[in-house]
Amino acid sequence: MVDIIDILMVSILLFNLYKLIRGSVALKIFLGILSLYLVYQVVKATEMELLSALLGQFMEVGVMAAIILFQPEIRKFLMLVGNSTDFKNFPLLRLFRSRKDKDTELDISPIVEAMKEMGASATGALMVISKDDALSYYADTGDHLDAKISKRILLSIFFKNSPLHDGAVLIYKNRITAARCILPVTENQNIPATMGLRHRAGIGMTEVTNTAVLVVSEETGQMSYIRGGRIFHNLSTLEIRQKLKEYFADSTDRSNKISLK
Ligand SMILES: Nc1ncnc2c1ncn2[C@@H]1O[C@H](COP(=O)(O)OP(=O)(O)OP(=O)(O)O)[C@@H](O)[C@H]1O
Repeated sequence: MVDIIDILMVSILLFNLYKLIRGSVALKIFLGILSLYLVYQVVKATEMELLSALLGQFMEVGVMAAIILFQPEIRKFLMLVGNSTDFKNFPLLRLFRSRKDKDTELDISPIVEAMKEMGASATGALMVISKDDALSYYADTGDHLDAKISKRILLSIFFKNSPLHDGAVLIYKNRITAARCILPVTENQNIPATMGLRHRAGIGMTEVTNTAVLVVSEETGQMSYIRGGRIFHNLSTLEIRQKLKEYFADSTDRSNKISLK
């Protein structure tokens, strides 16, 4: 029984690891190391001493080398684990949470209306919506704000000459918590070359956090929705609205405390 659980857990771990490095340079490095390891095993079995000793030296420092080579992926993986271990939602701690906390609402309309207007004027925008984490690590990379969401505030932030227009806005519990934030850029190589840094940063953010990202393209005015590393391109306001509702209704929702207006 324990063996079955063991095998199951290793399979889940390997699958998640594959999902994390799929499409990135890390996969190629991993395949390279795997090939070397297979060659080493063959060389050892056929008792080719010189080559075996040479590859053996390499294998000995393998773990250290892997940690250095996969540093970004290991960091991503640990962040993913950290994000899914949400201590705030432990049953005992929930008792101490204030009522106000539970009644938070996300007002979608001003966000969608602002996107529509920015799309029409080809104003670039990048917004991260979080339902269960304040994302303070990312908020610290920009300027902290604490403003109730409004269409005018969003338009002012992303207005081309605004000092806050660069980077991403973070939205949590119906508040714009920060602007000008720097997001992690995806390393997925399968993303079309037409998508620049704004879209890549949005994709990267949803790979490592349980967030939904909205993008308005400065070039085309098109609106996109990103979730779990997948981008849904050129959506209508209705579709964006629907996607946001799905995000909050997601069964993996660990908070279930945010309702929609
Ligand atoms: N790591 C990052 N985190 C947050 N924002 C970023 C990051 N990198 C770039 N940006 C934002 O993206 C802008 C550059 O967008 P770029 O033109 O490269 O992207 P794009 O995906 O082609 O979008 P667009 O269609 O709007 O041109 C920057 O001015 C900055 O505001």
